[in-house]
Amino acid sequence: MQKGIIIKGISGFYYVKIEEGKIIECKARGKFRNNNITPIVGDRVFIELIEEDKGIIKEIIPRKNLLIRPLVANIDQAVVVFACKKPDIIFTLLDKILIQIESYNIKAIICINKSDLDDNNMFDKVKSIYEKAGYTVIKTNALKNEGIDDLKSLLKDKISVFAGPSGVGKSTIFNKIQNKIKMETQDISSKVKRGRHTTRHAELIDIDNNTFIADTPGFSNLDISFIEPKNLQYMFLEFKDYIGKCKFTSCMHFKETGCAVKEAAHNGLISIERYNAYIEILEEIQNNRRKR
Ligand SMILES: Nc1nc2c(ncn2[C@@H]2O[C@H](COP(=O)(O)OP(=O)(O)OP(=O)(O)O)[C@@H](O)[C@H]2O)c(=O)[nH]1
Ligand SMILES: [Zn+2]
Repeated sequence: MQKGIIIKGISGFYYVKIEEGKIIECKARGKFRNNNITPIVGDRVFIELIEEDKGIIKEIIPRKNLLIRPLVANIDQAVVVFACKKPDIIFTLLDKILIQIESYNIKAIICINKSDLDDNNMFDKVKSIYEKAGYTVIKTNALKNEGIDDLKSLLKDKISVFAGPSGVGKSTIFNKIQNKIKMETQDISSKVKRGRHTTRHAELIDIDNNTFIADTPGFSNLDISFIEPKNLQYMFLEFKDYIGKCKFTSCMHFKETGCAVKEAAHNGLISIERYNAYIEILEEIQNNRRKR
């Protein structure tokens, strides 16, 4: 038996990259279908070789997580890309993307692209808020290849997926970190015209032996209404040290007295921008629930 990872699936065939680096075309053993388990891209599997480059998937190692859009298992990390400008950073959007990623228990790193357009020091602003929250924040200029090596080193030995709004440069960055497939990069308007939201199967692109990136960005559906109001606090990583230290055990860190989170925000231990974002999103989730 050989251990590997499914990097692509096409009509019943799965392409498994085994540890020595070869790609083996596999069929799944019948038992999976009977048990309603279908192998998917990202699955770590054991295969039995039946020919030099053909095999059978015998076992799927339990998944650490499962992303639906794109359909990929075992994502380690999401690279959340925003641009200094064109389009401007919408902080609530960034927070909501991070919340979604946290809800999957996936690590997030923040990449601020278009550093050539940073006349308003947006990178420094993002860095000061989000590093304090525990995130790694890097800057890139994808057109000039600046910061791309830093990003590459953060991808090493992980399965990563890109996230972020349209037009920030995800495809451009993607094309700079690998040269196996070329993603279309265009201005926003012409992409929309083409109707690019047709669903397709995700594929993992291997950058080196144990480093993969999904070829389709994720976390673009910003509906976070699935999050219970009382769980929102856990999606703000920097609240962790204070949760449980409030006067009331059921504290939502909003209007309660004796709130350790609120106090930390007022003392600057938690950035006030993030605390305010928490309140804004909490109210939004609560209001949406009342309407239902
Ligand atoms: N000035 C500048 N422009 C950039 C940079 N990176 C990408 N662009 C441009 O930004 C535009 C959008 O880039 P894309 O890579 O297509 O953006 P995307 O995030 O993939 O967009 P969607 O596919 O719509 O999600 C293109 O015209 C790029 O050439 C950068 O670092 N600086
Ligand atoms: Zn509290």
